[in-house]
Amino acid sequence: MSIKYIATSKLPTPWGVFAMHGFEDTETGKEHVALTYGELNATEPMLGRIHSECLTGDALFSLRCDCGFQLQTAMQNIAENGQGFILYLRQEGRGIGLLNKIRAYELQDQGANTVEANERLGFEADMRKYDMVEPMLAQISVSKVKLMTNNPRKVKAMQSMGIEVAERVPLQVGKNRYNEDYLKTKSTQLGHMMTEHHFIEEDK
Ligand SMILES: Nc1nc2c(ncn2[C@@H]2O[C@H](COP(=O)(O)OP(=O)(O)OP(=O)(O)O)[C@@H](O)[C@H]2O)c(=O)[nH]1
Ligand SMILES: [Zn+2]
Repeated sequence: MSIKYIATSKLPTPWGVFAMHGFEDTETGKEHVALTYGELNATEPMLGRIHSECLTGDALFSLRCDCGFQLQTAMQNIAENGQGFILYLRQEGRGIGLLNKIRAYELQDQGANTVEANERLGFEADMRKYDMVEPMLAQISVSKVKLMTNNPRKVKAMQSMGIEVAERVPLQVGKNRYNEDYLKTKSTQLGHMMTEHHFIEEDK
């Protein structure tokens, strides 16, 4: 893995003006992004999110998952907090890519759950690797985190690369009638830490 920092620009958003830092994985050609807000430092734990790409949820308003809601809430929380970061990692579909995710959704439309669908296509349930995280965090001066996630495997992955997870901040948003089963499977089969949470307004 070889992560190269490329450039930084401003990214104005509905929640405030973030800085956007671009990275290239020179082995795979994948282009990753870090967003930062406020002044970050490596001595205190910084509020942040490690977010895996979900084109359908993040950009196309899909209600099949909770990704878009989590991304927006994380950005809002960071802006309200006055400082923080998002790593936006290009590992679409838990690492299987967009077209395979659409294949998996096709199987889910026929009754499979999110884990079974991956397995039927010959993939593990979660193929993600996080080795780009440490060099990206080093570039934006972060070494301790308050991580917004429900995923214990993400917390373990951070700890195993020497990043101190001072706190896990739950991020349960966006439940609706289309993703209820998906969220249930995440909690029963992928180990996500979820308590009961409420349906979003438009789906009550
Ligand atoms: N293969 C597959 N990938 C999915 C499906 N639904 C969502 N995804 C992908 O799952 C990933 C979700 O990543 P994150 O938002 O980082 O969430 P997480 O690891 O589940 O944990 P949190 O931090 O708690 O949100 C994204 O890459 C999505 O594209 C699905 O049904 N099948
Ligand atoms: Zn998603």
